Amino acid sequence: MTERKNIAIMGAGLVGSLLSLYLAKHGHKIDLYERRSDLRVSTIDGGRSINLALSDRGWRALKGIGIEEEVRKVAIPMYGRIMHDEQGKLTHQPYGKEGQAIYSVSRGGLNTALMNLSESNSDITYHFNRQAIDVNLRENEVQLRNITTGETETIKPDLLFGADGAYSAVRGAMQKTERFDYQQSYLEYGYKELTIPATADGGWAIEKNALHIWPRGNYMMIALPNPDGSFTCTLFFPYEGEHSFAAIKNEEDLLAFFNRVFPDAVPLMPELAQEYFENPVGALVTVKCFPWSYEGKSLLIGDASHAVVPFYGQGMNAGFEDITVLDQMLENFEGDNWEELFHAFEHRRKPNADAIADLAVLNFEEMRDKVADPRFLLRKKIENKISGQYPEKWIPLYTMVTFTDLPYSYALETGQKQDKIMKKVMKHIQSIEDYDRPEVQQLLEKQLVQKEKLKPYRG
Ligand SMILES: Cc1cc2nc3c(=O)[nH]c(=O)nc-3n(C[C@H](O)[C@H](O)[C@H](O)COP(=O)(O)OP(=O)(O)OC[C@H]3O[C@@H](n4cnc5c(N)ncnc54)[C@H](O)[C@@H]3O)c2cc1C
Ligand SMILES: NC(=O)C1=CN([C@@H]2O[C@H](COP(=O)(O)OP(=O)(O)OC[C@H]3O[C@@H](n4cnc5c(N)ncnc54)[C@H](OP(=O)(O)O)[C@@H]3O)[C@@H](O)[C@H]2O)C=CC1
Ligand SMILES: Nc1ccccc1C(=O)C[C@H](N)C(=O)O
Repeated sequence: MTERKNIAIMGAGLVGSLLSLYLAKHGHKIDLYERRSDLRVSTIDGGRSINLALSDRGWRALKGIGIEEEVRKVAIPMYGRIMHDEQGKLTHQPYGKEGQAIYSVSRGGLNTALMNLSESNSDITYHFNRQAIDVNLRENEVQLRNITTGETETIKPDLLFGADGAYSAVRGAMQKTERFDYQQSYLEYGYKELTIPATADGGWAIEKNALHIWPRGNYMMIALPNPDGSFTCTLFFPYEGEHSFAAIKNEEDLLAFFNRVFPDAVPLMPELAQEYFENPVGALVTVKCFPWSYEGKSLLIGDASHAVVPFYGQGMNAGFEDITVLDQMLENFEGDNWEELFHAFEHRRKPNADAIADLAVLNFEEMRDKVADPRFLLRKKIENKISGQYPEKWIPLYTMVTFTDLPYSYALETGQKQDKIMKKVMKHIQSIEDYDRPEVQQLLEKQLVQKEKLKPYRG
């Protein structure tokens, strides 16, 4: 049994709130410090990431604290992508096998559910309107500013967790320590959230159980369903250039552009102009850093250690998986060597965090461009056939990432090998019927059986 610690978590977002429950389960006392006010009693800023896609890695972590069923009741399954072309014509692409889905959940709703569950635990205390403004890693002291009163206080926990998101203050302090690797890169794209409201009878104006994409080559709009019948749309758009945020200066520009490129969506967006000019443009950043801990006293987790662009719908899921992995390590943890534990954790998670960061960037190109190409959709169908014929050897990349707990690094590596084989296969394919041609079957037999190009994951 390990000694009970006083733990401070910076940031009561999705990861911080869930982490508190897991750490309390292991017998520790937790204080959470959150810069924002309590979202359960205040309205949060509009125009920012309203809903999220939750998938298997996230569900696993929610299940571990018994909240899975409650969240499932309000989660909307999205079984596949629906692409909208410039004439409003629709194409479907399933995410996985029949019944497999990613789930649209409300960010605020999920955070509220986690907060309600953790606040009823006498070992967990929330402190809102407290911003970490200075972190002394050596002394493990954090200076907090009370946003309401302007006063400052200093805390000195036994252990400090930085769950304070992509622009983490705890990570900021680590950046000033010796041999800390840090890399950030911004896309030349930003995002803006818009809305398709519910229909007059409270229903969904477009297919409810899908993630909608308007792929336009260099940019795209997507829409995820909400329980109230609305959709949250996100426009991913270059900052500069011919088609860009900079090029849309007024309502006339906006409507001319949207009517031309998203003609089926515009009639469903009555507040388009108002929302477009009121809602902020968010930046899209990847942050990679290492190490994630300092002298066994502090540890970064979630976006604070690995912010990824949102295109795989995996940022939160990856953060939740961090917690699952930490929980497994704590199950076998004896004694008091937190430095060793944190080292083991960061070494195990870092390759996977790097992999999902790269996969997320690649998925942007797929979503904004490739999904509009009939050859790409044919290739996906052929891949499903291969996976059906060789289920032990071939799990599609999207399935590995979304519907399994295989390491992201294994998924990325295997996906690259699959890509090479698919390129060879597709040279012989003009239609789905070609799959049964002898040259295709021989090629697969050679690559998958004789040469064993794809190795199963062996831990
Ligand atoms: C447009 C968009 C869409 C996304 N869609 C998905 C998706 O579909 N699926 C998915 O899995 N992920 C998605 N993500 C990623 C997901 O939002 C993040 O990975 C997730 O929120 C990370 O959780 P976190 O708790 O680590 O950080 P956050 O959610 O950012 O929480 C950090 C908390 O720390 C607080 N904080 C920050 N600084 C301080 C400070 N100095 N002192 C005290 N508190 C502080 C913040 O107020 C915040 O509450 C998306 C992201 C974006 C931008
Ligand atoms: N990987 C990515 O591309 C992105 C990831 N996210 C993640 O999504 C989650 C929730 O997003 P959301 O609540 O909308 O967060 P926000 O985008 O509202 O950011 C939260 C706060 O971070 C600070 N911030 C924003 N941009 C910067 C910047 N460029 N440099 C320094 N600080 C900045 C701002 O604080 P202040 O007001 O004090 O300046 C802002 O209020 C977070 O996990 C965030 O980590 C969010 C956006 C992009
Ligand atoms: N949640 C998101 C937010 C922004 C951009 C994409 C997503 C996705 O989930 C995409 C989905 N995984 C897809 O591949 O179709």
